[in-house]
Amino acid sequence: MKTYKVLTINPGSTSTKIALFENETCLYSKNVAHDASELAKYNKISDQLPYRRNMILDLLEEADISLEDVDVFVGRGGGLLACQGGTYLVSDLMYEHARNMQNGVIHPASLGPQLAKDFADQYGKQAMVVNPPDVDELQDLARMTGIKGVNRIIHLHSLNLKETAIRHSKNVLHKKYEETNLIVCHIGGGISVSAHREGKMIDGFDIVMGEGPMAPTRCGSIAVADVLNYMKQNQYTVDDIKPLLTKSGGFVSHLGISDAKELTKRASEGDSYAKMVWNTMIYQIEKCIGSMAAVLHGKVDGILLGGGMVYSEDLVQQIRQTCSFIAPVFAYPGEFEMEAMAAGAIRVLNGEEKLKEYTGKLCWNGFEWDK
Ligand SMILES: Nc1ncnc2c1ncn2[C@@H]1O[C@H](COP(=O)(O)OP(=O)(O)O)[C@@H](O)[C@H]1O
Ligand SMILES: CCCC(=O)OP(=O)(O)O
Repeated sequence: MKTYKVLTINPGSTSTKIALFENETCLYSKNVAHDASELAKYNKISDQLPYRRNMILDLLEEADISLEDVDVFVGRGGGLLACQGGTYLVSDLMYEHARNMQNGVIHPASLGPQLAKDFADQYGKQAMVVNPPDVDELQDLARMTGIKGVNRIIHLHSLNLKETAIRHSKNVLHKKYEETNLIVCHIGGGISVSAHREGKMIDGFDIVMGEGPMAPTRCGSIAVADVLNYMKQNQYTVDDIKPLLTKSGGFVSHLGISDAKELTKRASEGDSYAKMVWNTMIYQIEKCIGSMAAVLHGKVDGILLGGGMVYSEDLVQQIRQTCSFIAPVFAYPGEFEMEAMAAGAIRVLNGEEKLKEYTGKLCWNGFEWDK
């Protein structure tokens, strides 16, 4: 089989991760944490592009890696209009949508397609994006809300959720992803809880719209009336409170920190507030898992937990105790995002999967009665 070299690029809110793969084998990886004051210098996310690009180039030079040898550049997606799952070519249109954050979500993941395409163009290669957070495979029943014309379009940690589900289906259930029903969670800075039915994410809790459990940086679901009262009491505008959805909610709102390791340390040292915040977040994750079990009509082959907080034995043990009545709980601490990006590109290069074209049109565009 032909071998391919794939450079994967994952820009996060506080870090940039890069990894070089030869087919499935990781030859090099680096995770650089950014100083908050460095990133704060940039007004807009896209203004960070030259800084992140130069940092990547410096790292690769240090490691004696030449970009000329790379066959394909893959970036974590973001900023895109809702699309189906799969591996996409970074076209000029996708580049523009990522740069403008066309879906209105302000998150550095949108730098992924831009960095990948800039490098690819320079070296005459292709740039790709695999299962961006904008993948939306909701079933129709999961779309409607109680306000006419307000329908759900979802954002999830699709890259890690799908790769975890694909691996678990293959290695543990000895089946294809398309033959299994799974509840898959990513429990990191943001938290995804999602229902996968036969290879499609048919429902879940949005990670950037204030749904689902509270997370280190996110407020999660709150009664609408409570939010309206909170705004009225404090004379806040929509723009004042929006950061609670993705930046300053959850642990940050309660304790001013986003690091779960620090929070659990405080809890273990007797800080009862920190302990309550931790246990409440876990309780809310469990409630969400329960509702995804109902979405799957109780036919669940497994509950899979991924993300950084899954390194916590206490979190896994609590969820296992509460949710094992639904299905066995499996822990996959950390994430497979870099591996997932490489694997997605390799599947296309090997001809196992078709490279998709980003249409720039929503893959779901409302109910007929809303038009
Ligand atoms: N042993 C642990 N116990 C509790 N939290 C942990 C542990 N190890 C890592 N974490 C937490 O995981 C979070 C980061 O998760 P990660 O999935 O890397 O985040 P992101 O979604 O931002 O990529 C941090 O809050 C970190 O403190
Ligand atoms: C575009 C949203 C992606 C996201 O929320 O990722 P993190 O939880 O890693 O910040």
